[in-house]
Amino acid sequence: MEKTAALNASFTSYSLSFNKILTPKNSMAAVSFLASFSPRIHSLSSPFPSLSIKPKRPTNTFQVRSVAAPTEDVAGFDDMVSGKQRKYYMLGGKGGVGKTSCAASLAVKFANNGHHTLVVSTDPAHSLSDSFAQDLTGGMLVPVEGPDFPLFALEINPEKAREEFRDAAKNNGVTGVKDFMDGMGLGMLAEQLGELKLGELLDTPPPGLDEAIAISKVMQFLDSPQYSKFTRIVFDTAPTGHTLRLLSLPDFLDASIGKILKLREKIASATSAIKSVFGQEETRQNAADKLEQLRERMVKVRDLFRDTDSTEFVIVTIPTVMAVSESSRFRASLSKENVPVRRLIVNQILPPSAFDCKFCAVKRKMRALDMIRNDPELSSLKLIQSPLVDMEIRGVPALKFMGDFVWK
Ligand SMILES: Nc1ncnc2c1ncn2[C@@H]1O[C@H](COP(=O)(O)OP(=O)(O)OP(=O)(O)O)[C@@H](O)[C@H]1O
Repeated sequence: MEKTAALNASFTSYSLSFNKILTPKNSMAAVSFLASFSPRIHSLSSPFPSLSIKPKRPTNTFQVRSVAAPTEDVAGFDDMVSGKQRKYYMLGGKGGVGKTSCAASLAVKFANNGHHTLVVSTDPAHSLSDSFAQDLTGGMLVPVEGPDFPLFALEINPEKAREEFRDAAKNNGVTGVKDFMDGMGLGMLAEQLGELKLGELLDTPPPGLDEAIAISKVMQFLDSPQYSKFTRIVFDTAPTGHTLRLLSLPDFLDASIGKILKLREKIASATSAIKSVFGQEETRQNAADKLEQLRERMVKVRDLFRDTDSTEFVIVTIPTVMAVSESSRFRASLSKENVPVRRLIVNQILPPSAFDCKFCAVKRKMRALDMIRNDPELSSLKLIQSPLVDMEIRGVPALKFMGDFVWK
């Protein structure tokens, strides 16, 4: 209760600081700009109620145009929130563009609209705790205080996992690895890999362990009753490269497991007579069955990433040439993986001001939005423009504020 009061107080002080820098003249411009994103911001932010505030037509330097025809087919938040069937939203992009803020604000908005929501961070450098201004660390489900309906957070901690994995393998061999994996919620993988004695090979963690841990969590979402109540699952993903590895891992493992299975079959046909004499035939078959099960689960996760009915990847970027170029390449890679992408958030757009300094005027002239409109990978996405605000977006009230202008 006290904590919520403190959060509200901090948000109120934010609003004051946001309003403080505005004079009647430039506040008109800023509020009109925000109003062009959301009528709710319009009413929230007007520091001078006596002035009548109308959304202003966008200027030439900063055009808030609607995007090309195909994007207009993409529905808004009403569509994202409707239905109780589970949906997954993954938010990703270049480092520092505002992925966590956008993911956390979406999670808050889902929860406030009556969804049991889970927000998961697969970024090794987690910032969910910072974003919610609450301690959400620990690698397990933690309730988030503040939203109207239950919201839980989960920070998957691959860095710690990697260290523990190394220690477990060093100190206790296969049993240690198995215990460790059990502790990480990777029991199923441990069981399936353990009998193949892969643990012995894993004295150093394999490349891709971070992604494997994240994938194992996705498997839990699919199967475990503990997660069955969640109807919206929002992923705050790691910067681009890591996320692409995560998305391609199921395919990679599927292919590798397929190869292992084939190899095993060949060896088996050559040695089965001898093995059966020594009574090992059953174990071998058992292990092969389990590998096959693992493969099937990987296929399930892979299909989930590509399921247009339940999954959507939202790219977050900022209005700079470098960020837009990376987003374009990212979209191309996601298309190659057949991952559904419909929306592009351009975050931290400088709002108009009547008193531009030279620096702001130059910044505003950047041609990133035009680049997006002409980019073959990005122009077909629904463009969501999110203004740069004069505060750090921290805590549930601030995330709700952001969610109201980003998710409409
Ligand atoms: N629209 C905005 N206006 C003002 N500040 C913003 C906005 N969006 C994000 N920020 C701030 O930018 C910083 C980085 O945001 P965030 O942590 O969401 O980015 P990220 O892409 O998740 O970063 P990382 O890649 O490091 O995880 C934070 O301090 C956040 O409060």
